[in-house]
Amino acid sequence: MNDSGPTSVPPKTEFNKYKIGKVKSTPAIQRDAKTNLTYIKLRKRSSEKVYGCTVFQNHYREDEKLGQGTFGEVYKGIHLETQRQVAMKKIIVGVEKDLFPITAQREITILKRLNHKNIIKLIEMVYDHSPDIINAASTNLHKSFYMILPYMVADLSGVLHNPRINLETCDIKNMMLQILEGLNYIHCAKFMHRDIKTANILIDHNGVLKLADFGLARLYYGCPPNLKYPGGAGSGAKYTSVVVTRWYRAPELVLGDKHYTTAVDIWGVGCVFAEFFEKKPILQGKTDIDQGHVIFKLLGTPTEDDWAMARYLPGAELTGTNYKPTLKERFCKYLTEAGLDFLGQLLALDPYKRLTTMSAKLHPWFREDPLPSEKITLPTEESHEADIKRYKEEMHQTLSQRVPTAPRGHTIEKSESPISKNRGPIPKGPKKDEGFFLAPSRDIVAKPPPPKMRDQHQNSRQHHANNGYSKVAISPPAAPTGVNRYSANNGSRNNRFNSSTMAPNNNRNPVNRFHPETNINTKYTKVPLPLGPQSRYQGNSADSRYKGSPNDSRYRNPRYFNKPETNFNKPLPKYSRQEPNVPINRNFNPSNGSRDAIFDHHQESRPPPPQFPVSSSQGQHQLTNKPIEKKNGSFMDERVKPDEPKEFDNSDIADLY
Ligand SMILES: Nc1ncnc2c1ncn2[C@@H]1O[C@H](COP(=O)(O)OP(=O)(O)OP(=O)(O)O)[C@@H](O)[C@H]1O
Repeated sequence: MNDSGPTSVPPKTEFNKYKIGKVKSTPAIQRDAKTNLTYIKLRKRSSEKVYGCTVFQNHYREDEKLGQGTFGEVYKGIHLETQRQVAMKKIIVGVEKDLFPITAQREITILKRLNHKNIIKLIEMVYDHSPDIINAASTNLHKSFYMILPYMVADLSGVLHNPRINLETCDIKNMMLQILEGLNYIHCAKFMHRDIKTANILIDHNGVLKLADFGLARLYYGCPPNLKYPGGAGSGAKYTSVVVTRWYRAPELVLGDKHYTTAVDIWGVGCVFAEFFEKKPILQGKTDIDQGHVIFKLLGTPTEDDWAMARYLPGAELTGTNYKPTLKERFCKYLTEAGLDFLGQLLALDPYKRLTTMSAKLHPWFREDPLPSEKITLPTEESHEADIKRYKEEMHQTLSQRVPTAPRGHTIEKSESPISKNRGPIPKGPKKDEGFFLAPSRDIVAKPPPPKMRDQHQNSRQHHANNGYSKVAISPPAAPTGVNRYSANNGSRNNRFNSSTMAPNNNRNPVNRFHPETNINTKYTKVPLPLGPQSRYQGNSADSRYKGSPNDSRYRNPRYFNKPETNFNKPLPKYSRQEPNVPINRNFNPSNGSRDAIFDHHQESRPPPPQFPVSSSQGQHQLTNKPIEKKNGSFMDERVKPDEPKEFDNSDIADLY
């Protein structure tokens, strides 16, 4: 039979493989002479083109700086086509090495996978480069990528430090629920955030809180959290313990535990919760070891009953201290019994005794009066982390202007402080028709401070970049003696205190929407937020630790037991989903590294028991301020954000209060 006959089927070639679908031109298939393997030669990409990214030029404009991060800066910007305000997180990539920071890569990957009201959204990635980058002879040239995020009018650290903002308990409850909602979503999606702090909680003009900065987040191993089990999820693997900004770092991380869980995020939430009241980070350790002392000074040195695992951790030496708990003393002036109990359980030293996001949302504190407000309405100017230094200056200014106390038998007429003067409503701006709408800018402010104060605080944002929170210290330029280093006319964001600039009076103006009729004394309609199951992991509240039964160990405490039913101790409403009533077993067995074979759902994946040094000679704390290890110039180390050798200046924030 002739092979070339009309009936013969042409033999399948590799080339044919590509003639499917809508592929218009097929790439030429080459064969490697050495290996005899086939391959396709792709056309070389034009050096300006980055696939999947919009180009910066003609699409975006970069405005002022909002914050300083570890690997880049955050700017406010405008999307030119829509005139929408955006935040742009800049990632600088050196041309020479062409390396993209792994934290940024992680953050982008994770943000693309998350979609929740209380999580910041990644709008798109944008690419920018120096104009003559193609013929780059100089190594100073760089290209930048921008993460484009929706612009948020405030972050929680800015709000808490702003002397013109006063949060009521119902607002704090609302905010806490939003934080827990966002974090619950992250944990159920099997991520740990690992950098929960007030500066990473953003607030939009509608009073919606969004968790941001996923540069340290990572996928965890093991089952997602479940209401039935105390403690967090993710203990199935070893992770780096040098995570989380120091002041918000959980005790197990401080003691060097590598098998930690999502409970590290709950500790951060506890620190944030307490910060609502003290208006400054509550645990300001000066070094990693000092952080352990500061924690134990607040919560007491843990006994074996409190936290059995602690003595097996590398930093176990710290458990040799003898501090008494001071939490209740310190916070009883702000919180009720239920509130103190909530704080105590968020800040439980043993991560397995700490609340989870699910159980925290069900805590009775949220059901006692005042109930969570339905919506946050803040009388606010834009408040970001970078503003804290300015607030501090304002506060000092106010204090120095205070009227001296009157001698006995005399009275001094009180003049209004410049800060309290600013607590008025946001002035109504020109009507919409009076000018075409431009995205509201920073020039819009609730009410400008008096000119005298304004002059004294014409400070550049750049100078404020480090305020004790960020990990990269940028010292302000030295000022000649007697000269205010924050001089005027520096083009900083303080130009928003231009009293002639009014907020456009329309509902597209975030300032107006953020607080329509601004008055800090606004009464809120107190409507309870739904606390029922919202995800498939939430289960039946009857299994929760708050089921209210007198047999429940929590309620054997005479403080709760045999009390008439109140908001605090009344049982939660029953939800439809039934789950078996599994008893909570807290008997941790350090000898096998597990808590209990029956109850530990991470048992199978949990690695062998830790062999940590415990003697005082061996048990040296292994946490050091090691710099990021660069492999081939790229940030390959798992410890993506080690502590920079930075001096945290406590007085920076603390001496304000
Ligand atoms: N979408 C946004 N809108 C407004 N401001 C923002 C936005 N994103 C970030 N910021 C501001 O920039 C600051 C730093 O942002 P972010 O934490 O994401 O950067 P980072 O590089 O990860 O910083 P760090 O290393 O200190 O955690 C925030 O505290 C906030 O004030």
